[in-house]
Amino acid sequence: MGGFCGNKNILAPKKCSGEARHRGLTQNSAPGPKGADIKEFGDSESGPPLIPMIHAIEAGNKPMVAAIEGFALGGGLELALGCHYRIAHSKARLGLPEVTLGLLPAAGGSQRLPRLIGVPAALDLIITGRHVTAAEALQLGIVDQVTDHHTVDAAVKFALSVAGRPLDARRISSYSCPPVSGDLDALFEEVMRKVRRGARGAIAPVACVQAVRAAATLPYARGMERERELMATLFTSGQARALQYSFFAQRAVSRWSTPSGARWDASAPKPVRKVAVIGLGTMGRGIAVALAQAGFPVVSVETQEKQLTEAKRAVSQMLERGAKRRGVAAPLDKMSYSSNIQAVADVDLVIEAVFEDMGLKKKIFQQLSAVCKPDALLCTNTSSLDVDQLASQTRNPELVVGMHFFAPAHVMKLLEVVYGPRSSPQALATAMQLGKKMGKVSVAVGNCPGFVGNRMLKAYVEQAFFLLEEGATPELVDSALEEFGFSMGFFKVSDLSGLDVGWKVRKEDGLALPGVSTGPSARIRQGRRYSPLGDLLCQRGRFGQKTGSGWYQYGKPGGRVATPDPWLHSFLEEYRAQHGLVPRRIDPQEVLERCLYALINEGFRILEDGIAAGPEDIDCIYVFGYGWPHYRGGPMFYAAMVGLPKVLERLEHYYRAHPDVPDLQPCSLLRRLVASGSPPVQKWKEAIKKLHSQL
Ligand SMILES: CCCCCCC/C=C/C(=O)SCCNC(=O)CCNC(=O)[C@H](O)C(C)(C)COP(=O)(O)OP(=O)(O)OC[C@H]1O[C@@H](n2cnc3c(N)ncnc32)[C@H](O)[C@@H]1OP(=O)(O)O
Repeated sequence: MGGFCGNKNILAPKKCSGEARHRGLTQNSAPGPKGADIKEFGDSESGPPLIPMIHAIEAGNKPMVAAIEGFALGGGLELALGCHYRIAHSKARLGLPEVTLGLLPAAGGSQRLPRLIGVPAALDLIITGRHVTAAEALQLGIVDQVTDHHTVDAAVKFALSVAGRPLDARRISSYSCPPVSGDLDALFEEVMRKVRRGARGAIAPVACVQAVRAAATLPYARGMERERELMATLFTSGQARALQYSFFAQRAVSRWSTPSGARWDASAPKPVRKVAVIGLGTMGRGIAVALAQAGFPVVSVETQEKQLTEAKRAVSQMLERGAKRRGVAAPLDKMSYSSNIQAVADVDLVIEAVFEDMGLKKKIFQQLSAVCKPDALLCTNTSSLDVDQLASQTRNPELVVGMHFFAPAHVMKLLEVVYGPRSSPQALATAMQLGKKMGKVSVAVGNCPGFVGNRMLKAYVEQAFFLLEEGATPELVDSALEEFGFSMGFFKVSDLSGLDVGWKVRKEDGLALPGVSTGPSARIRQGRRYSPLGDLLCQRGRFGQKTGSGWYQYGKPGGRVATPDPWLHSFLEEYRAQHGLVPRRIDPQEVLERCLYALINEGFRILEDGIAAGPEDIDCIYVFGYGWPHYRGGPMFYAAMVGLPKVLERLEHYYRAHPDVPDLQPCSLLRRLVASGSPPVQKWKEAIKKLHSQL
């Protein structure tokens, strides 16, 4: 009779002894259902050595059948690939997600999977780290059978049915990769080109391609050596540490708490059966689509008939495109539309998404308060306005929270859930849960101008403008930021989203004033340094891509390819001359330090003010909403990696050089963390609590 390898998820021998080290790498304990315990990465060795164990299983003389239930991820799937047969429950999910943790499948996964299912399919799974269903795994040839019944019983039965059959043809390590159609080298070169472009500095996807190439071109033993070498580089990299931190950060933010003591585990969300969206501009459409895709019936209200007609068509198209991509039916039946606000009378939750005008929003909140059920949650998608002021327009201010989505709202993963001083813990819990059901990374944040993301961004944007005044060009600033890992530098993003957006905000804030483009007051506003450069471009009708020019030129209105603009360069020269600014050579390191450390400094202020509960919250906001490179963990993790003393020293240096820029003045929390020995980022929450209690 054959042996089998399975338990609730994958059964494997519990204990195994032997040499655990591989040239400086430590091996993790035998992987459980979800693969290795990520917390153990980086620790000293523990548990049985996985690779020899998998080899022993594969080399065995009895048929080994993996019975897979639940998740078989990472080392879990690698163990199953060492078995001679694999049987999965229909609800099982399989995958090699190591790349998402900055690693590669280094227990033979990168060598066995391509041998089993072919290079293109293996590349897809290993580079993306995506999970597949049992049905897809069967179709790909990863598993031999799928069962709806008791998986272990099915595996035993299967083992009995194959007992006595020769096993040589079942040992995947002895296979050659199935031939690919076309030229193998060309295939790898093309894949590598695409991966490098998409990775934007991430090293794990590149190493994954290299490992699979080794599987396709080298004998198994040499492929394993290559796998191990590549893993050695990744395992100790800062990128792996950042991605593993981010894995836990995403989970930590769902356990929200507020300074008033409200907590995720003490606040039950209200049931939400039907939702309304008010306003069908770009944001409203995206939010409605995201809600319908998450299975919620949505009533969308738009009072302007023309906009309503256009929006209906656009929303249907978005739903159909999304459904096509995911291979499901478009949830068109979830959507209903109205031009009358009375249509929201029976919903459990409303998301207001009209444009950023406090007067208009106040009026809508008054109407909603009169029309909606008394216990309906009233949410605003404002990106900057005071949630508390809106709450004060309603009968039940405790039922008002901000739900700040990011454009495009049906694509972007981030949701800032903004609680005001009067929001009830239940309202916050309900909005957080709704975000989760919509597939968002929901982060609870306090109410302050710009909340967390935009408040920090302001400091970064200001530095980018100042750098232009001092001698940089948009190209220089953008290339430094892109080199760092942002998909687009600030000036390109600004051209894409429209310079008029920031101009409008600055006008409302009393910063962009007409007629003060010259003279000493031009560069000082509200007692601090101010750069009117963005306002000056807007005054000339340069709003970015939509007008064909902004910080770059685009050939025509709506053009998408940014090219350096000689007019802009002359304009900057004239501007500097006019204001007596002597341009100097600015290097990319200064760009990064000024823009990123100013942003990080504001992050510390936010922690100090209790607007974000911990560094994980800020980091998730930046990774999922602002294009911060995932493999750098987020701004606060990055600060910890750079070293808090260094961040402090550079801020002090720049503040000395620019005493009229308060954003560069190191915040007291940063100073105190440095003084208390710069604890690792995972310990900041405790340190902050202690520091707060000492105040
Ligand atoms: C020579 C070198 C030899 C190299 C040997 C290589 C060894 C093998 C390497 C690997 O296996 S790498 C792959 C590691 N596994 C993963 O990446 C899977 C991670 N987990 C998930 O993606 C999800 O958790 C899930 C399995 C899809 C389940 O999602 P679900 O939403 O249902 O639950 P979560 O909230 O995500 O998780 C619940 C709880 O469990 C914790 N957790 C999950 N997976 C792990 C893990 N692999 N290690 C440690 N902890 C894990 C998660 O943090 C949650 O806990 P709390 O944060 O809520 O306390």
